[in-house]
Amino acid sequence: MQSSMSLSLSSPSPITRSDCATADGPSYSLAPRSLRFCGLRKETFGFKSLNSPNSARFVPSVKKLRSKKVLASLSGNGTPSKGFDYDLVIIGAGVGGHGAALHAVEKGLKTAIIEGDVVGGTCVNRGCVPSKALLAVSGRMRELQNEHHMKAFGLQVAAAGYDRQGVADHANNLASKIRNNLTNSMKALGVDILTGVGSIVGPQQVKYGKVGFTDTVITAKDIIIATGSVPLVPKGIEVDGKTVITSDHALKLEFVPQWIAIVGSGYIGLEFSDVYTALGSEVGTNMPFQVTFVEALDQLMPGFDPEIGKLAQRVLINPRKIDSHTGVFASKITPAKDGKPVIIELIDAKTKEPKDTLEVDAALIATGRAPFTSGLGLENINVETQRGFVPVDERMQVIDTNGKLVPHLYCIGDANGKMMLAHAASAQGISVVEQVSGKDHVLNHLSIPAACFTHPEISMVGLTEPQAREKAEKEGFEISVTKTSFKANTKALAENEGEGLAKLIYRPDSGEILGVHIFGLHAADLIHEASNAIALGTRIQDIKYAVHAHPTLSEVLDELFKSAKVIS
Ligand SMILES: Cc1cc2nc3c(=O)[nH]c(=O)nc-3n(C[C@H](O)[C@H](O)[C@H](O)COP(=O)(O)OP(=O)(O)OC[C@H]3O[C@@H](n4cnc5c(N)ncnc54)[C@H](O)[C@@H]3O)c2cc1C
Ligand SMILES: NC(=O)c1ccc[n+]([C@@H]2O[C@H](COP(=O)([O-])OP(=O)(O)OC[C@H]3O[C@@H](n4cnc5c(N)ncnc54)[C@H](O)[C@@H]3O)[C@@H](O)[C@H]2O)c1
Repeated sequence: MQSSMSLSLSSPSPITRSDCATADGPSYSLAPRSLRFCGLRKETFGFKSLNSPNSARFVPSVKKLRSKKVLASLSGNGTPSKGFDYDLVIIGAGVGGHGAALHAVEKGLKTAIIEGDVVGGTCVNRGCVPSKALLAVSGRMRELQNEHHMKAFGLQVAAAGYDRQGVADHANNLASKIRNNLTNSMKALGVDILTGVGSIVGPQQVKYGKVGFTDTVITAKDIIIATGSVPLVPKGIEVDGKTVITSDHALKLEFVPQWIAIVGSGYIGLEFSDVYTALGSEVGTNMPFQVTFVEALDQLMPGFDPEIGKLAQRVLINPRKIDSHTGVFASKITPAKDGKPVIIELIDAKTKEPKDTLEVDAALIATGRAPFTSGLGLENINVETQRGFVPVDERMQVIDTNGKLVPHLYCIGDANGKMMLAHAASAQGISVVEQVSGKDHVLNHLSIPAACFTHPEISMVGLTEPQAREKAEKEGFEISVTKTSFKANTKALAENEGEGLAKLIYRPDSGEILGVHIFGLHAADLIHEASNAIALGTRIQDIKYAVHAHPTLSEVLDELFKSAKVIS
């Protein structure tokens, strides 16, 4: 069934390693539509990590693996549906593709995953994983530097310092470890990991191949596109990877600038502001340190519930070495050169009139992400992207230019733009696998939580208050809002972390939870009680009788549900 064909013009352009900005990292060029792949890293794989905490989450239990087909796939010899090389082929081995692959094996599907760069994609190599390693360090630095906080515990700590390379190594080592775990978990289950750039040749047909080599064509009963995204760099901004950078560069922590402008105050901007303000100037330089936000909308953190945004401004922005310019676009950014600083030209977001010019040491561009879907051969199946995103229905099935569903073709994760989060990508992949193995499944995106890992953290699920009010008005129902504070929580006070708020937006007539927003210690972990309740359709009148251990932070949510007034 497998056949070979030579590289066609629709394949992403062949490149050599010398095209890469750095030899050791993934080699995405900064323009979203010209993402390229460099040579794949050689890795040796053991199978030990089946027992590792990370892979444990994804690996089905031995009991579940006992079906004949699944056992066959353990040895890499699963039996595909008649007439196909595979039951399922996934293009892209990021967290979305990985989640789908593991669930497919559990369902007994003969599965292959095609990866053109390194396994793990953005999240593992250039996103969630290294950024959380940096944030783990910034959290500790922040705490150790807070004399008042330490004194309140009766602790005395000598001046805290850090070794930049040591911090960078921590992030890099963690990414390698998780990447190996992901790779091993797929190998151990017999998923065929095919290396090369994949694209669609026709219905149920995919080709893949390393640049410069002949492509291989394979057939699959079902295909999932999971090709992810790259940093979005607005026109007029020149990224040199040194003084004007994206998160891809910033995560390597090659230097900590004295004064950095962060363009965009969404997730990436906010998390990096937490890192930079905690690390401050590098040890020994004794220079003043400053972060300057440049945000197009009229307020910082425009994506959050406004009340949570205000609290975040009071705690995460105002007391720190951060200033901001809001309602302005960075229309032109020129990297530092010949002793001149980075120059940022700002224009009014509404009138487009010139507003200001900033001179800083570095600029981090955190203005969103663009789907990576070029060169995928979508034209071969009559599909056109919309602003680069692959159009899909609520089951992630791809829609063609006539508005019809393309049989056996799905797109998950950042590439479809529904929700650019790692766990959303993975959940969409699992949902698709459920469908292709015969069980209808629609993922409720309103039950997917999100979190920003600042200190303290911010988390949310469902609608913000303005969104809920708009929906209520349209559909003709009432909403109520209730809040609890971390100040009354024993555990939070024991930790000297009483600054926090949980907010519940709900329907008083039915007890339906519409949205929950938390700002405070471990908010990212606390949100799951609410997101699971939304996913399972649990009403407030039921969840309020659930018992929480004392003293725990989860009692903040217990109080929250108990304080709601449901009529029925
Ligand atoms: C700095 C940063 C921090 C983040 N932190 C978080 C966080 O804390 N929590 C969270 O939930 N999300 C976070 N995200 C978002 C998260 O990383 C993404 O939502 C997630 O990685 C999307 O997964 P994906 O599988 O859709 O795509 P990706 O992870 O981008 O993976 C796509 C894969 O497909 C491969 N590929 C692309 N085209 C082809 C092709 N034609 N052939 C073969 N292979 C191909 C790529 O090489 C890549 O490996 C963060 C993102 C960034 C940038
Ligand atoms: N903890 C997490 O879950 C996490 C962390 C990092 C990233 N992510 C994901 O990665 C994606 C990208 O994150 P992000 O922070 O880059 O995007 P974002 O969409 O969260 O924020 C981008 C911000 O940049 C502003 N902006 C856009 N263009 C601008 C311009 N020219 N000048 C000034 N401001 C401008 C926007 O108004 C917005 O506030 C997000 O979708 C997010 O879901 C998630």
